[in-house]
Amino acid sequence: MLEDDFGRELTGLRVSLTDRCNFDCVYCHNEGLGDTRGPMAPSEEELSTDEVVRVIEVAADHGVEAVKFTGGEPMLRTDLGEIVRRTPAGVETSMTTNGTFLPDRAAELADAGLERVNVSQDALDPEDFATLTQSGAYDQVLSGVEAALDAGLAPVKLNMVVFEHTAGYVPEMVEHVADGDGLRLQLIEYMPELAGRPEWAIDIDRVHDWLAEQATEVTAREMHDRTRYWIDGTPDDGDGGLVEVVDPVGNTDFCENCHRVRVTHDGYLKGCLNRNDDLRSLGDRSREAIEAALRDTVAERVPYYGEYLIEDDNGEWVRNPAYEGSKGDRAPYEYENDAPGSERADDQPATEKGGEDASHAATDGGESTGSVPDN
Ligand SMILES: Nc1nc2c(ncn2[C@@H]2O[C@H](COP(=O)(O)OP(=O)(O)OP(=O)(O)O)[C@@H](O)[C@H]2O)c(=O)[nH]1
Ligand SMILES: C[S@@+](CC[C@H](N)C(=O)[O-])C[C@H]1O[C@@H](n2cnc3c(N)ncnc32)[C@H](O)[C@@H]1O
Ligand code: SF4
Ligand code: SF4
Repeated sequence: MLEDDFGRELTGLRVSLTDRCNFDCVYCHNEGLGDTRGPMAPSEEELSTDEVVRVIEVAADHGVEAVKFTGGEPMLRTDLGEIVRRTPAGVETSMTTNGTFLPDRAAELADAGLERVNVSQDALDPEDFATLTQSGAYDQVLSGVEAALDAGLAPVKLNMVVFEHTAGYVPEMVEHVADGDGLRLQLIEYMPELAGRPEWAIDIDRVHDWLAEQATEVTAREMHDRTRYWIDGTPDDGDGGLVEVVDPVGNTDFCENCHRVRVTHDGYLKGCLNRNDDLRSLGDRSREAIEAALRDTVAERVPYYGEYLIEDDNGEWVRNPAYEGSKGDRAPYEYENDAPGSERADDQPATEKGGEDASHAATDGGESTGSVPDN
């Protein structure tokens, strides 16, 4: 198993299969890969089916246990089923999707071996949904969630980005998953680091506080030390709803427990979502080149908050001078519609939250419960 200098073993691979997308969400960080493109034909640069499978195989040989397919919209790849089918046995496969193509393809993907899905759903109102995603596909997404549940892609996690525009929907979304019928909710703190618009961020601690009041039990997930709130049930009885808060902004615990490397659609490894100065080429995409790039990426990856960024005397996050000369194998991905003057990891890395570390709500001791797997 590969391990970085901070004792973080590599267990997960996140594969961005494409930078194309049929939505245009107002907040999209596109997993750190610049603006998404429309749902047009694939570009020449996208990794081929064989290349994606080869990267996963090499990662699996080095102890990677789980692969997440993401993007852009991963379901725009027509070879997704084949990629899943060819993923080595023993590697957990999951996907994060906007859900629009699930009605037609959930069963096919489940048959291919996909284990579970996360579906982005930020609002329970078609008009607000349309404003946020710049699409009119609300009903299709709801059908997609149903199709995923019917196909046994469980648990189906609903991903909701919590920011100024959506915070009011949190109670409704929690209620929506509270009956525990196969649905879970991930409340994702809005990340302004790459997407810009720090003024959209809300205080995630208030969400933690509110959830702590609703919860029958609070636990922590090993991955990222994420806090989980069990609503109307417990991890042991399996009933009720599970709400997880994904709160990476300014959170050093999150980064200390980060065990994943990213693969970009155009053939680079990326050690951290927020960094664009560590992109490492997969070279000729042979096994040897992939293995060398993987080793180098892990050797050089560092926690973003607490190491790449450090707090200055005013509690602001600033780039650690040790990384000032960092340069990847390709130019940083760009966000064209970035608000002028907004802050970027590859330029001016401070976030609006400054030194305000996201202190977690009380947990029951910080260990994952043995009764549920870490997913
Ligand atoms: N900064 C940061 N944000 C992350 C990281 N992992 C997930 N996120 C945020 O959470 C969003 C949703 O992640 P998902 O693709 O649903 O996957 P996940 O929640 O990490 O994984 P599972 O719960 O195991 O399915 C990402 O797009 C990011 O905004 C991470 O390692 N670092
Ligand atoms: C980039 S999308 C790619 C997969 C797929 N297109 C989807 O939307 O699920 C992955 C996840 O990132 C989340 N996301 C995008 N931009 C974000 C931001 N600025 N802050 C927090 N989460 C964000 C989305 O809500 C989605 O759940
Ligand atoms: S659906 Fe996903 S990739 Fe597409 S714009 Fe929205 S968040 Fe970004
Ligand atoms: S180091 Fe931190 S910011 Fe970077 S990917 Fe890991 S958890 Fe996210």
